This record gives sequence, structure tokens and C-alpha cells, in this order.
Amino acid sequence: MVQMTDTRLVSKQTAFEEIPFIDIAPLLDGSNPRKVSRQIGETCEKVGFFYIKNHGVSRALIDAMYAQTKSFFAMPFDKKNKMNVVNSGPTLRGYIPMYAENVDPENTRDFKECFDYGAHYDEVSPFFGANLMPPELPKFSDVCDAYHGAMLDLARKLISAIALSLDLPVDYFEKLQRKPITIQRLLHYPSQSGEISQKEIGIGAHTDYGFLTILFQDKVGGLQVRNRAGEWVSAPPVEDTFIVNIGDLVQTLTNDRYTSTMHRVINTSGVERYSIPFFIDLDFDATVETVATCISVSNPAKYTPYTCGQHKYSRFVASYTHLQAVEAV
Ligand SMILES: O=C(O)CCC(=O)C(=O)O
Ligand SMILES: [Fe+2]
Repeated sequence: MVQMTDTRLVSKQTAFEEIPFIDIAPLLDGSNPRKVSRQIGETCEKVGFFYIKNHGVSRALIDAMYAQTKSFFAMPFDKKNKMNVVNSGPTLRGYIPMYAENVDPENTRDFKECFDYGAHYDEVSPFFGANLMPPELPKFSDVCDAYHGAMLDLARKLISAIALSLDLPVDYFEKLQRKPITIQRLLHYPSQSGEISQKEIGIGAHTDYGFLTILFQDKVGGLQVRNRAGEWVSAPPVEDTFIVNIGDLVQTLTNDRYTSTMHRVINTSGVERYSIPFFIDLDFDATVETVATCISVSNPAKYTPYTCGQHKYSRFVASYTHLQAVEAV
């Protein structure tokens, strides 16, 4: 039995029109990218989250990634813990056990475990390097690479549409994303029962730190998004779609025209929930400053420019317990 003692945790079971659906086929096949970019722009202003359909990623690849995700988390803790993120140095990839990352640390402990990887680099630098991979799962590494590649291609298309929506050249962001920070995350949320309070939920309320997130979620549900009126709205799983949302960097780049929207996860379904978000930022050294088309005399730039890597690392320090120990030394 689940009891929501805290009414702030209840979400409106509204129709998901509140989070729009966008058919991106005309963007991917080149027949009408401007139409898709207009829809994305409007949605980024009003909601910050949208479902995409006809996204071109094969069902077989998604199913394979999902199967590997379940196999990964089914491994004994000791095996997963050999890949603990604390062993990855500045690369900051690998296994993140329960409570080792809390994205809203003032209020919530996150009842989830994760595995993070990215593109392979021989050289180690913050957010880049080799992936820690489980030798027990022979297909894991190849499936991960293929999935990450598909997400990167899709993200670049969506980002070109965001550029168009801001009256910028279609390739505007490419110069800031030559070697972008990306994180491909696998997530496991056990179900919670009993009394549930804000002190411990799947993932605490947060905005994403980067440019764009593309999320696959399984059929279980539990994602909630805070709308502009401050109400929590469910973002239920919908077959053959991904959920896309913009992050903090876009809010700065657009001078708050597009806002990075708060969201959280509460899994009280009685079954395990798995989700697979892909995060893309800018290059580590890229300067994040508002684009010219979002500034005017009556709407001057609100943000002091910062670098992408700086921002990302500061958010990691705030949420990863092992980095707090390092910073405190
Ligand atoms: O699992 C989900 O549905 C959302 C995950 C999320 O918000 C995140 O990892 O930033
Ligand atoms: Fe998130």
C-alpha cells in the first residue's frame, strides 16, 4: 500500500496534451524542417518538454538497450560496484549506487541507481575518457555504443531545429558542439511502498544541467513535470516516442525565452522502473552566453557568461557525494 502523506507529491493526472507531441519526420527527411522547428520553439517557450514521434531510431536498438539495462542492474551489487564512478577519476562515468547522487540534496535522497557512459576517448579529461564496462555482459558495450551514436545523431537534428526556431543559422550550435560533453545514462528505480515523503523519492525535483535530454522510459511511468502554473503533471510513457526536454544551458542561451523545466520521478507502481536518458551539453570550454537574437534594448542579457564545463562540474559537486568529499579536502 502506498500512502502519499505529502500532498506536494501528488501529480495531476491530466491528459498529456499539456506536454505536446511533435512529429519530427519532416525534420529528419528534410521535407519541412521549419514547420518542426516552429513547433519545437513554441513548446520550448510554454512547456520545455515534448514527446517526439517518427524519431527514426529502430525499435530493435531500443529493445536491445532496454534488455541490456535490465541485465546490468540485475547483476549482484559487488559486480556493479567494481565500476563505481569514484574509480573513474575526472571522467565521471560508471556505476552510481543508491543515494550516491542526489539532485535535490537539500530536500531529497534519490532512490535510484544509475550507470553512466559516453563516447570513448583514450585521453582522460573532465567528462571524457574510457568507459567502465561489465565484462559479465558480452553484448553490453556494443549495444551501448550503437545507442549512444543514435542518440547523438538525433540530438544534433533536434538542436538544428532549435537553432532555426531562434532565427539562427541551422548550424549555429555546431561550433559550440565539436566535441560536446554527452552522458548516456541507464537508470533503475525500485518501487517504493509505505509512507512516501519528499525526503526520499526516485529522483528529486531538478532541472537538467545541459543543452538537451532525450529520454526513453519503459511502460511503468512515474515521471512528473512542473508546468508554468507550478502544478506537477504526469508525463506517462507513450509507445514509440521519446520525451525531449531542454536544460539550463538553453535557458541561458535564450535569455529565459526557453526555460529548463523542473521534473522528478516517483515510482510507486509496485514494479521496477527503468529509463534511459541521453544528455548533451556543449564543448567543455564553450562559453555559454545569450545569443544575439534573444537580446534587445528592452530585453538585455540577464546572464553573465560561463563555461559549459564549469557549470556542469559545479552541479556535479552539488549532487555527487564522492565529489563533496573531494572538494572538502
Ligand atoms: O527517469 C526519468 O524519467 C527522468 C530521469 C531524469 O530526470 C534525469 O536523469 O535527469
Ligand atoms: Fe532530469
